[in-house]
Amino acid sequence: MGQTIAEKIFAAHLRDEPFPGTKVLDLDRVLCHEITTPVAIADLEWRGKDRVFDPDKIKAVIDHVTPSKDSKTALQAKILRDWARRHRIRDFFDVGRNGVCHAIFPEKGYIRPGFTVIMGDSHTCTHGAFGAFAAGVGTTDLEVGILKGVCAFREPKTIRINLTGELSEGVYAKDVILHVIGQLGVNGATDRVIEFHGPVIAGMSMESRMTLCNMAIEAGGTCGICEPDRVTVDYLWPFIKDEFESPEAALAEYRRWCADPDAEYAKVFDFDVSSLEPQVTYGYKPDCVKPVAEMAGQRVDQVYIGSCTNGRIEDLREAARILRGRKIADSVRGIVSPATPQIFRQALAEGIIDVFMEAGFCVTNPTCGACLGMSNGVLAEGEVCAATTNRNFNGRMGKGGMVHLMSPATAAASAVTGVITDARELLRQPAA
Ligand SMILES: CC(C)[C@H](C(=O)O)[C@@H](O)C(=O)O
Ligand code: SF4
Repeated sequence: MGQTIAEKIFAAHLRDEPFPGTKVLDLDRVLCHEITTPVAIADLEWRGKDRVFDPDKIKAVIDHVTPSKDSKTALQAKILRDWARRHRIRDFFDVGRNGVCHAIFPEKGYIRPGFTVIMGDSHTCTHGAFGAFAAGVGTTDLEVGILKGVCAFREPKTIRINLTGELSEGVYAKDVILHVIGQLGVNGATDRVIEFHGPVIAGMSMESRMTLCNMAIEAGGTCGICEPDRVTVDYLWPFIKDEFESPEAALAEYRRWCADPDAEYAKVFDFDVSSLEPQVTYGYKPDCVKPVAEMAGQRVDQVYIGSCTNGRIEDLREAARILRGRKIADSVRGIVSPATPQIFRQALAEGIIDVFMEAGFCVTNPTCGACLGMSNGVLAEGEVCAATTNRNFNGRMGKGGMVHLMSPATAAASAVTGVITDARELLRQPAA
């Protein structure tokens, strides 16, 4: 019988099967940030096990609140910083070089097809865009991962999503994933891996695939996975060129992680995206999704462009396309957080930062900050934010605040008008 991508990765990393269905896998990467790792570090120390399995396979970043905003966040950062130094974790990113974990780790070339990746963060599923099995874990699993380089998983079944048709102008990966979550529901993929297939994926950049996989968890998915292809290889080429003679050779090697044609799936969904409209969430769950037309005209007080979902260069480019030659509404605070220093510099080089500043946006350093309501744009009670992030939970960006999830283009258009707006309307009108 054929295998899914996750089944292949599980088979290749199997260390032990203590109970039927529970598999202990060798890990290729253990990723760390300053919110969840300090708890694991403190517990390992308390148990007299302050060790790491392999400092080269552990990557760490301070990203959620950075630079630190108070004594508590400064201490969390310090615990991670001291630990990374103590254990010679060379790939550690601190103030000035740090960015949002799920953007900076792929950008540095740390993720490869067929890898097993864990992190104490729910959006670890993002890394599945490379054909890896990447899952968010809790403190105990993180501790075991750090110490032993293994993690126990129940072998997940896979949901296959075939995306066909062609995305129309002004419709993006974010709209696709919001629509998919709307259809599956927030528990529709619980304990499942979501494999994304079809010509729509083949035509997507790695950035868009990361946006797609990033939100697999919002449907309950353990991981979202795309098959490695030439786009994957081209993205990784600067990091793998010493390993392979040619991109073709790399592709031939990575193709072994593609799903077999006769693989078995728990469920198969087909979505034709040709008629898909830009999507916007309402309410407090990511599956509360409507076409933008049904949300248009609703007031926004703040617009946030950033996060591990949509803080990458192509996101900033799409937002800048709308903002060029325009100003944001007086009633709106615009905040943009490029997800990594490299993205920030690229945006500077392309004049995108200028466009944002001319329009009236505040540009922050790379950080999660506003996304989870910890810094750089916390909402006051009753305020509404149009955000390119992945969670609209009640109070997510500030107690009593409301978040509407959308694409960077929709967010930029909404910043200009002060109400939720279909970006395609602005694209049709020439800017002043
Ligand atoms: C802080 C961290 C545990 C959390 C997560 O796991 O998702 C954060 O990244 C978030 O998005 O709320
Ligand atoms: S950007 Fe937001 S969703 Fe992503 S890791 Fe940071 S806090 Fe979590």
